[in-house]
Amino acid sequence: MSGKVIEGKATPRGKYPHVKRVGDFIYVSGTSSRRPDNTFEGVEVDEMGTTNLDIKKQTAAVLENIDSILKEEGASLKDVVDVTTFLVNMNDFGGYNETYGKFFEPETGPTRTTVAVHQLPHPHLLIEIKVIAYKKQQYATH
Ligand SMILES: N/C(=C\C=C\C(=O)O)C(=O)O
Repeated sequence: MSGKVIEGKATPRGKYPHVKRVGDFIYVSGTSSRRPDNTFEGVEVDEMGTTNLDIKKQTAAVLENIDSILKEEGASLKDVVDVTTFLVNMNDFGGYNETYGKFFEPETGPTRTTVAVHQLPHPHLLIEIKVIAYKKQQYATH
């Protein structure tokens, strides 16, 4: 079993890897729209402190972040078999669901569970997603 902390991605906020491969299964830790510089996609704060949080932008950024993490294991969103989504507010379900539908189709896409949680690890976060993917491990041949 190998866990990877990937250089150039938003640094994990604790002692866990971005991704862990167990045979042909790939587990991705809960991922947000956080960028490598610790700013967030889908967050705007003006000079008065007025904050605009955009669930569609955050959802797209989370899924793109997950895709780029999976690439480290030779996989992509196409290989995801199960999704767990954490929303801070179920009123965001519609926007989340609409954006999600641009990435996955019911026949070919993963199973999914969506729940609301009290908080995520930053007050600007509306969504965090964790996934499990299945992609046969490639072995080097000599
Ligand atoms: N996965 C966790 C946090 C992720 C935060 C982020 O990507 O911004 C965790 O603490 O378990």
